[in-house]
Amino acid sequence: MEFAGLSVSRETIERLELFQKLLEKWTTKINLVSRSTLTDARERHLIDSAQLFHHMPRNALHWVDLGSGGGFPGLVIAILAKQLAPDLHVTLVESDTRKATFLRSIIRETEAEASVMNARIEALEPLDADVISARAVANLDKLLTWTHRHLSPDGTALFLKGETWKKEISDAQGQWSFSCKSHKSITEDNAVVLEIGDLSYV
Ligand SMILES: C[S@@+](CC[C@H](N)C(=O)[O-])C[C@H]1O[C@@H](n2cnc3c(N)ncnc32)[C@H](O)[C@@H]1O
Repeated sequence: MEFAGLSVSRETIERLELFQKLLEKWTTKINLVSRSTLTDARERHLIDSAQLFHHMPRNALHWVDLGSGGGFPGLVIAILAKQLAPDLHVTLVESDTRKATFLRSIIRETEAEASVMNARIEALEPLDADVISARAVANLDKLLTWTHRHLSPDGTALFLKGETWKKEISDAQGQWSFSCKSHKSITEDNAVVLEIGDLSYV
């Protein structure tokens, strides 16, 4: 079966559908995603997140998702990895306790290889991640500050960014040196996946 251009099993699709169903149920109580996006949650949240999987370095073992909220993109990656990259562990960092409880519940239900750190990103000891991801959490400059602390020296950061992405890059370049590729989003016009490496202070 196909999902976001990936070849996946029926079991993986069923896990993703279970996640979507529970997201819809819990969003009536917690603000996990904007309610107006629920009718199109598969495309707007699940496929939007899954596209990052195409840019994961092959030898990655530890993926850290900053500000996971309802699990995007990190928990989608963990569900896909259960089948497609079984050695990968995903750490979801989320400061909101109710959202962290939701994330733990989905991990239990889907048996994804993931764990939740219910903490502020700024408060964490370095995580030595092979991959860091984030969507809709902070501007690029702030994401790079966090990435510098938590990404291994040869790691890759994958950020989903909307139409301000070019300005965010030029703003960040005053302070940071980094390699950057932009991949056009498969779900949204004017949005990109930024693939960032070789990060250091200018
Ligand atoms: C707008 S939501 C986006 C959630 C998810 N990434 C998505 O795309 O649907 C931002 C999330 O980041 C979390 N967050 C923001 N700043 C944080 C910080 N400094 N440490 C940990 N979590 C943070 C918030 O609690 C919130 O759940």
